[in-house]
Amino acid sequence: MNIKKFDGASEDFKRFLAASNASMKQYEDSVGEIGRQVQEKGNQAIFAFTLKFDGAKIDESNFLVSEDEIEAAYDEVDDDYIFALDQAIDNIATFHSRQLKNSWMEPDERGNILGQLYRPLERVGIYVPGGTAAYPSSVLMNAIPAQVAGVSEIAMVTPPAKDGSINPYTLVAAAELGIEEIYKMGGAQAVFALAYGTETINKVDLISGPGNIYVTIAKKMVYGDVNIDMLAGPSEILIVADKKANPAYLAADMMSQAEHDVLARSILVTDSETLIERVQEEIEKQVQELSRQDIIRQALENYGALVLVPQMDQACAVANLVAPEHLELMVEHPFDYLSRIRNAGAIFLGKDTPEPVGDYFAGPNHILPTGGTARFYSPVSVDTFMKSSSIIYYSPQGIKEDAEGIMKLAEVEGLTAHANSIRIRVKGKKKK
Ligand SMILES: NC(=O)c1ccc[n+]([C@@H]2O[C@H](COP(=O)([O-])OP(=O)(O)OC[C@H]3O[C@@H](n4cnc5c(N)ncnc54)[C@H](O)[C@@H]3O)[C@@H](O)[C@H]2O)c1
Ligand SMILES: N[C@H](CO)Cc1c[nH]c[nH+]1
Ligand SMILES: [Zn+2]
Repeated sequence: MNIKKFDGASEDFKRFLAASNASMKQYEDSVGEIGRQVQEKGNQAIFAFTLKFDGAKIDESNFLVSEDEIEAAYDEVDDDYIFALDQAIDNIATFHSRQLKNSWMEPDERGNILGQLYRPLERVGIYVPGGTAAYPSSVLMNAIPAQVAGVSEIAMVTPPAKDGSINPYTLVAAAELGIEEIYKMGGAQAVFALAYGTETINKVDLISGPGNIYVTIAKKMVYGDVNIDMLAGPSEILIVADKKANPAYLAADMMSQAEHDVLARSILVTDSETLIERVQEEIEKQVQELSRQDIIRQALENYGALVLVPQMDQACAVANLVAPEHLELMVEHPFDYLSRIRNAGAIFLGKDTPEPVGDYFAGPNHILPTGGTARFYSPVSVDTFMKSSSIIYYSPQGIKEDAEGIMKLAEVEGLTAHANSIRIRVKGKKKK
């Protein structure tokens, strides 16, 4: 397998990064056209795209998942799955419960009261991917923070299989969390349907959830008409490894993310040339046993990189430049590196913390920013599903004391009506 090699400080490496981010733009025209069709033709456009891209015949009669389908899904899954799922739900709920913000109000000595009122969003849409793999874990990562926030309506969307069914593990995950409104649609068309509504679907206030490049571009396009969590596109991993790291582990972890998508990005950064060689050998050995080896090979050849730096210090600079979705610190003293990391969606520390522990079980959210957007975006959290209003109460004493300052600022802006709204309240009243 031909994985590109770079010197971490080279212009070549920067060009490679820029090109792989830019290559995602080529999908914008086709996604824009899907958006226009869904807004114009509603359900009919969704059904047509579902037939075209998923090969499934969906119409009004089978669009919404029925109770019978949920019951049938329970018959198909094994008890061990439900046991593992419930453990994951517990861990994820515990972690996210710590994020809940409380409304607050505080009076000052003049009797003014300031505060913030936190409220859950009313209706949200959650995207659960399902194109080339099933993602019951993404049901949990979307729905649990929404439920902790107190969202009252959750509409879930996920692509159907060719026979019009939804993966039973995904359905059981949704049922375990009490999600009842599930539409059989995926891709960009599902995002536009949630954003603008159709004959059947009420539009939502926010769309959260990961997806492939079509889903991610569609989320970017609807942003502003509806809120989105952030851009959680094709998966990425960057591993910072020192010469003591185990090459078999590194190869396995790189491929764990490469298997998500032909557009997935796996990068190794190290100061050891020998380690790079051994990781390459391990990849060649392990890939042959993996069921999604075709996807892995394409992803590693087009978007994978093996990056050599002169010293481990520079490895952190490379990580900050890439701003990966997942960063693994496979080094002897991982906590020593933490203060030098500025840009990463989730950071996995030490040899016994491979990325998949975060995908399924540890508790933190696996819906994370990609494409370098970890420079300014954060993981999905309870905050994603909440908004706040500022609370301002002025007492008679407060308005009297602050009137002059407020009027001065209004006057320098030339906004005399603003100044007047203050003056009219304090006219003739003397400061105490
Ligand atoms: N960043 C994160 O937090 C995160 C988490 C989990 C998964 N992911 C990513 O989610 C993605 C899952 O991808 P997937 O494809 O398996 O499922 P998906 O549900 O994201 O996409 C499937 C849909 O893509 C649409 N599609 C496919 N080909 C198309 C085409 N040529 N034109 C227009 N639309 C088309 C179809 O409508 C299909 O239903 C992967 O990229 C994975 O890396 C990211
Ligand atoms: N690694 C993905 C985020 O990029 C999340 C996931 C779900 N299932 C397996 N992995
Ligand atoms: Zn994963």
